[in-house]
Amino acid sequence: MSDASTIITGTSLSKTYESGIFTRQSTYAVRDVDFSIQRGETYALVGESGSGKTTLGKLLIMLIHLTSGHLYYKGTQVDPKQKQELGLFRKKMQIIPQHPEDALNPRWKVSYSVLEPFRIHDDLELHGTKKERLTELLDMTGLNHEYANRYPHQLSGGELQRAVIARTLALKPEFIVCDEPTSMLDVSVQASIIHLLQSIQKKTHVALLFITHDIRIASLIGDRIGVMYQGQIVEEGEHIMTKPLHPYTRSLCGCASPRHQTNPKVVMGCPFYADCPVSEERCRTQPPLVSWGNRKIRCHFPEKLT
Ligand SMILES: Nc1ncnc2c1ncn2[C@@H]1O[C@H](COP(=O)(O)OP(=O)(O)OP(=O)(O)O)[C@@H](O)[C@H]1O
Repeated sequence: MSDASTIITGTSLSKTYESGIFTRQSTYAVRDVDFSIQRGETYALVGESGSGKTTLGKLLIMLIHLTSGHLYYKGTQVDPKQKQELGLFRKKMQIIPQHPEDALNPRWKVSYSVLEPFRIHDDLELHGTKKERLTELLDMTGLNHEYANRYPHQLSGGELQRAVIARTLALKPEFIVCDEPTSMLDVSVQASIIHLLQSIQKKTHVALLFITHDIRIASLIGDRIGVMYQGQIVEEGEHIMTKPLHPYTRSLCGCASPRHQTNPKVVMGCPFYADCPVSEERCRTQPPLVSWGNRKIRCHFPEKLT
């Protein structure tokens, strides 16, 4: 199922949300996604708002429950009913959220927040004192030591995101979901946070899932890029943005005319059936994600797209 360097593998991952008081409605946030990530790899996940990126990220670290599918950590299936195993799994998985200001308790000093994981997981063996670990984490994230005594409102957006990253690193994670960690920051600060994550990855070999709307950032930092649309990965591979094949990836890259909007709840077959230049009757059924050249693509007729 996976080689020794694979950290996380997900097969046929799906998440459905139920809503409505009088009539129940199901929204497929994530549909039948296969995913894997290696130690030290950056996987950039790109897609428009509502395509299911955050939901997939949360499923991969078991922050929310799967509706169906299976999740494996280093080749062993993660069973959410096994509380002890789940606890161990969660120590190794972290998330950096989009809004750093919501991630830290406004009443706590930065030092107290950064060291919070050691209070939650009090069984952890800490090498050195908490003060030493705090200093190490502040150094790793380029935060001035004096900021440890400040409250979140006394930090800038970029400094706040560094403090959040410091807390994320406290338990030495093996996989971090970075959920648009730069989208709320000034353009000038965005690059420094991306460089910080890259330098941390170089030192620690942590695997990163980098969620973004921005295809330029995805192309810049992703060892692999996955394009998500209506809960599914429609194209995946290295350097796919230089020669996008799937009609949706092509529209994201601006090399195809905009498509019609479709309702995710009523899509039965390929969501691009109406707009795709190569569609046929078979496209009214759900296409599989197939390996094609240097990538995977969700299409019945990938040969026609090249
Ligand atoms: N808790 C929830 N209850 C009901 N529906 C939800 C819930 N969370 C997400 N959804 C729905 O699931 C779909 C995917 O949402 P998700 O947040 O994963 O998308 P996204 O690609 O991360 O969007 P964005 O880029 O705007 O953050 C959307 O249609 C959303 O409305």
